[in-house]
Amino acid sequence: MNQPFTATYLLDELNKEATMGAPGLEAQREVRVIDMQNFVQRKTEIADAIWAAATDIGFFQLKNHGIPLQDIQAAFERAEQFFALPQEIKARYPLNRNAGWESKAQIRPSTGTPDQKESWQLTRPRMAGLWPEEEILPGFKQETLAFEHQCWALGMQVLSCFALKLGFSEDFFTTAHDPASPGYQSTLRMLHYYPVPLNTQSWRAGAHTDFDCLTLLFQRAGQGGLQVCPGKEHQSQAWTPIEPHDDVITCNIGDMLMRWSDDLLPSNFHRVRNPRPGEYNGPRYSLAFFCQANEDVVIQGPQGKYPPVSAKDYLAQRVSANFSGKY
Ligand SMILES: O=C(O)CCC(=O)C(=O)O
Ligand SMILES: [Fe+2]
Repeated sequence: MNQPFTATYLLDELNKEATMGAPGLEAQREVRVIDMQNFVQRKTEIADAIWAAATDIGFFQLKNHGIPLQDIQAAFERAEQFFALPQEIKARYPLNRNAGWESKAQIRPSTGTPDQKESWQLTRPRMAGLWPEEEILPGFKQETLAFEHQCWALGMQVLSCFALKLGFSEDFFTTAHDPASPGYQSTLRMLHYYPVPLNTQSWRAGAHTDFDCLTLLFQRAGQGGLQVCPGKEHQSQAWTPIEPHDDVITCNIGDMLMRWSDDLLPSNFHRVRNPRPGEYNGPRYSLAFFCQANEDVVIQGPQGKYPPVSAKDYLAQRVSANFSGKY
C-alpha cells in the first residue's frame, strides 16, 4: 500500500484524490454535533449551525435527528444477515450502476488497492433481480425501503439548510433528489469490512471524497477506524479520528455539493483505517446514505466555477474511476 499511484483523470477531484493515499498525520479537530430537535421551528438556527460547521470544520454530526435508534439497529441487523449469506447467494445480486453486491471490487484512486470490504447498495430504480428473495430474508426488501426513505427525508432536511444559506429555493435539493423520478439515483449502502489480521498493510477503505451532495454515515459503537480530513485542509494530510456513537449520524459534504456551491462547501476526505494492535479487529459494519441528484439534473453553481455536468454523467465518471472502468 501507499505506493505513489499515478493516473490522470478528467475531473479535478479525482486528480486531487490520487494524491491522498499516504498515512499522513493525526490531528484532533472539533467535531460539532448539531441538535435537530424541533427542526421546523428551529430551522434558521440549525441552518446557521450546519453552515458554520460545514465551512469551518468541514464535517459534523446530527443528534435528535428523528430516525429512531431501534430502526437504525434493525438496519444494522439486516446488513449483518445479508452479509452472512453464502457467497454464492450474494453473487446472484452483482453490482451494476450503484445497485447490488460487490466484494473487494472498489479500488480507490488514492491507494490503487481494493478496499477490504463487501457492500450491497440500494438504488431504487435499478433493483430488478438484486433483492434477496422473501424466502431467503423475509421482510428485508420492505424494511430496507422504509429505512432508505427515512434517510432520504433527513438528508433533504439537511440539504434544505444548505439551500437556504446558498440562496436557492428551500426545496431546490428535494426536487433534485425526487424519488418519484425514474432518474432517481440516491443510494443506501450497507458495508461490511472484513476482520483484519493485525499488522496487515491495507486500508479498509482508502482515502476519498464522496461523489454525492451529502452523505449520512451510521456507525456502531466499538467499530471505529473512520478518519476525516476537511477538504479545505487536504494538503495538511492531517486526519481526525471520528469515534463511533450509536446516537449520532456523521455527515460529509460530497463533490456534487462542492460543485453546486462553487467551492463554498468543500467536500471532505475520509477513509477507514485498519485496527491497531490491542484494538477490536473483528468485522466492522456501517451504513451510508448518499444523496445523489437525479440523473437529468444539471450540476452547476451560480458563479459557474465548474462546467455544467448532468448528475448522470458525473456519477458515471466517478463510479467507473473506482470500479475498474465499469459503470
Ligand atoms: O464505513 C465508513 O465508516 C465509511 C464509508 C464510506 O466512506 C463510503 O462508503 O463512502
Ligand atoms: Fe465515503
